[in-house]
Amino acid sequence: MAHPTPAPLEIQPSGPLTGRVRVPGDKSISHRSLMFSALAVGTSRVTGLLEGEDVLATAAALRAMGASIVRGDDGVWTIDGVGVGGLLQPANALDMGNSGTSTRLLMGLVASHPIIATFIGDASLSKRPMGRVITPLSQMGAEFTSSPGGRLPLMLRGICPAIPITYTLPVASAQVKSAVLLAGLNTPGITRVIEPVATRDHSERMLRGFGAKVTVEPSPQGRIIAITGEAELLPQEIVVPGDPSSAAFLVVAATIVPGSDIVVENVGLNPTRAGLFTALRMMGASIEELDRREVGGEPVADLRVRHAALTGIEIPPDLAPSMIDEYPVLFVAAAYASGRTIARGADELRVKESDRIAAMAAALGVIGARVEEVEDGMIIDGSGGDPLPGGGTVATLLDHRIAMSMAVAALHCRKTNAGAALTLDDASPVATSYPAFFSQIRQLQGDAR
Ligand SMILES: O=C(O)C1=C[C@@H](OP(=O)(O)O)[C@@H](O)[C@H](O)C1
Ligand SMILES: C=C(OP(=O)(O)O)C(=O)O
Repeated sequence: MAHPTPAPLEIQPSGPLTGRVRVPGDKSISHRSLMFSALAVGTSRVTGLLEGEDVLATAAALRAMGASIVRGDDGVWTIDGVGVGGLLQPANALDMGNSGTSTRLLMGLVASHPIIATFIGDASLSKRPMGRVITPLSQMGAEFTSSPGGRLPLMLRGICPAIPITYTLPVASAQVKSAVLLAGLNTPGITRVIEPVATRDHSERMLRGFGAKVTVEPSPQGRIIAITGEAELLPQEIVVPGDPSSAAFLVVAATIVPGSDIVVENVGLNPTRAGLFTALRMMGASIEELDRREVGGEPVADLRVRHAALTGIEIPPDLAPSMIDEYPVLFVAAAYASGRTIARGADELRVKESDRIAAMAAALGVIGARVEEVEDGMIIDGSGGDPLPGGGTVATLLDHRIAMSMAVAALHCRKTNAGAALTLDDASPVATSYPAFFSQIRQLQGDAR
């Protein structure tokens, strides 16, 4: 799971991108498919699961707690669940690798089971704040021994029965919301989360699909999400839609590289996830939705994206939760726009796999973009569509989205004497969420090596 040996990679400037690719399964939905199936009574099947390292960490942890999870030769995953309340004490520490979603959601599940689990992770995950889930789960009765500052490694002693709570989210976080709702699954009574700012709603949608009683009501304080505990989950056949967060890299790549015209198939367009496409269209991007349909209860379309000249804008801060993982690649788009882009209200970027504001400011600086880092975002003066100078080595900091964003930025850099537009100091983090990324880019370059 860890990447002890960095894998440096040179990226070359690119000619036009053309053709069609099918984006792999959504990471958030893949994690949840495995978790909810593992808690159902009976056999569920999942098609289109993202087979990235983060999701595989979730699968391994659920197996360690008693679920049977098997991948068929046809790529369909079969999960035999233990039933809500049926998770077993894992024999060893649960290795969460690089994955915040695995860690925080599984902490929620363990919190209301009478078991003890230790969570460990890589150097990036071990720096990320877990206090945001420790606080509500402690109110429900779980006990924690964590490393200083609420960090991993961390030991969690779950409790059964846990105490139902009403919890108002202090940060806009789908992971914290989901952790509390998942703890509520095995808690008598009704557990409520009040969400002042709407975040991705896959947990609510999917738990309902599995037969849990989940209600969502608007209120002056925000959305009130209530789950009735001691639920029985029914096994499902799940088709995972494509990941808009992965599609984002291809969409920006085709937008900035002159002459490009691509179709990205199977892109999930849940409104709580699609903020990047709204922002790019405001900047002048050409993104056409073809064959809008439903897959696995989520809106999906194929996106035709053609090269377009972008203009800098002020990114509406209220789009932030619906594009939180897409800011790094939005910064790349802005670096090639005409004029100034102001992206603020995105402080959460500082506690992702890396500090994504600092990491992208440094990386874009290396290739000659004009950027100013501010506390809650970035101000970027774009190149007006001209290639950026390129050159140099970019630090990816165990962060897949920094690696892929800078690989995209490289595609429209000037050809340097040395040949490469830039060097990623370590491309291996890409395997956490999008193992097919580089081969799909090559495919769009017309070179399916
Ligand atoms: O719930 C989820 O699946 C996720 C929620 C977001 O994290 P936060 O809840 O920390 O914002 C996002 O950044 C992450 O990639 C996936
Ligand atoms: C923040 C991310 O994931 P996680 O929190 O699961 O590590 C991400 O994929 O960009």
